[in-house]
Amino acid sequence: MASLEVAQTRSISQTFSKLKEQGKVALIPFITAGDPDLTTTSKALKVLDSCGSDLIELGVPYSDPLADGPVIQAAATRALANGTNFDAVISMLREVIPELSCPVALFTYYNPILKRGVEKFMITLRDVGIQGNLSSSIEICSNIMLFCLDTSFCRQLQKRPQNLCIVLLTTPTTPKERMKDIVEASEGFVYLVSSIGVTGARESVSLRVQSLLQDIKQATSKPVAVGFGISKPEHVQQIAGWGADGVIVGSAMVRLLGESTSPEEGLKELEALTKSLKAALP
Ligand SMILES: O=P(O)(O)OC[C@@H](O)[C@@H](O)c1c[nH]c2ccccc12
Repeated sequence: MASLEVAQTRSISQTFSKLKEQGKVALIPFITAGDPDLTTTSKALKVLDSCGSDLIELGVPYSDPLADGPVIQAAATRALANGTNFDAVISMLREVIPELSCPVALFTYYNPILKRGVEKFMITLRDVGIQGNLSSSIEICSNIMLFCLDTSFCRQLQKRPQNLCIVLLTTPTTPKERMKDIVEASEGFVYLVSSIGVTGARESVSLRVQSLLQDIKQATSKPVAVGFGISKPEHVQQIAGWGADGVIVGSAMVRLLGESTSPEEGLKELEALTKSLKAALP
């Protein structure tokens, strides 16, 4: 059943080309699955979708999230403490994906993939209709190409289901040559990490993002989405003005869901933030 409905959902590439035609910039929220619980995650996915999100990045909670700052770490800890695991996330998605109009991309560290077995992991994702897989190793994100190119993971990826794309990340410290390899290999879009360090809302966006975007745009015609530290309408407006094709907002949303007085309150605040970010984008 899932695969039929999935055919109606746009792929990540299709989503970006449609937005480009319309002169729009993608709003890509990130939330952690299972925080405060999976029922709320499922409701949050629908809220994000109905407020105009173009793609939703859903994080699989992991016990040792090295690239994450305190907000997402705490969310993952709460999610694991209430029993959220990969299978439960997948069952929740099986139910909710047919009701969403935007694609969902799964973010996971490498360990949950390894634990399941790469091939089995990919097949599970295909069956549930997840479009992309923003995968991070336990190394810092800019090392992702290394682990993709050098390990059997990459060979296994060639056998992966056709609708599954692997989004790779480049950071301000990625050497230019390596950045070129990353953008060449990245699928769906290129994820530009805006600043050095871990995830977490920041006061302002690093001005370096503008030149980093230019460098990437010179190397590829693929869409580029910027993430890390982005939390306010002013931020997304600024980044859109620099020519990004998408903006990713994580910790600011995760905080609302995990730290509000009740799940209902959290969902309401999530709705308000998503609408304000959407309104700030072209
Ligand atoms: O939380 P921020 O600063 O808004 O950043 C986005 C981010 O949450 C999301 O893309 C993400 C969550 N965990 C990650 C780990 C690595 C790379 C990216 C991520």
